[in-house]
Amino acid sequence: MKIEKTPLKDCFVLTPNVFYDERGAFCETFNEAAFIKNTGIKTPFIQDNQSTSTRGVLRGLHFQKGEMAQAKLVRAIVGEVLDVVIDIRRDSPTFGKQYSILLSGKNHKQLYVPRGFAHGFITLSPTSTFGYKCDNYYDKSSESGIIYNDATLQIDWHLKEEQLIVSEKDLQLPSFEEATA
Ligand SMILES: Cc1cn([C@H]2C[C@H](O)[C@@H](COP(=O)(O)OP(=O)(O)O[C@H]3O[C@@H](C)C(=O)[C@@H](O)[C@H]3O)O2)c(=O)[nH]c1=O
Repeated sequence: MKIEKTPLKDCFVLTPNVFYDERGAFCETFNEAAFIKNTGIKTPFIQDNQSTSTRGVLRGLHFQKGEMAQAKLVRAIVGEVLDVVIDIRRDSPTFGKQYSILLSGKNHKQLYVPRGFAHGFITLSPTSTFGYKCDNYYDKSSESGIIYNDATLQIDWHLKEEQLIVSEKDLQLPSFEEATA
């Protein structure tokens, strides 16, 4: 497993070794010892999630507030997504900075998203199956987020505005400025 830094503090890209043979392929999708060795971070994952989406579906940008903040290890199991994270930790040297990466069933890449980040993704392939581990439980009352088309962040979602499918809930999310005030 290759574990590389991103420009954002505490955020890493994981690329597993994939073993191909006549039956198909195998890879380890998480190895705690390797993760700790390369990052110095010990994250006890306690919830595992999966969502399916069609092309243009944009989920995010989401985070949970306060004690219910979540670190996430995210990947596309099937299809291709553009994954986007923003560091919203006011005391971080990379506060307000964003990072995007293509995650796909083919490249097997994963992104480690620390607590204190907003996270979202858009499906670029006809369908996607997205999986992610979390180090804290889902808590509806702690849910928060940032609007996907925030004027300050100017995120390039790779598709045209009219191709995007965004939930009613996500359309109500506040701006980056409001969310981080
Ligand atoms: C996230 C989540 C949702 N749900 C329920 C609530 C709701 O009825 C239904 C769909 O929820 P949402 O619309 O919030 O799902 P979704 O928009 O896919 O939310 C996810 O988006 C990405 C970007 C993230 O980073 C995740 O942490 C999570 O916030 O699933 C759970 O039961 N447990 C969970 O952990």
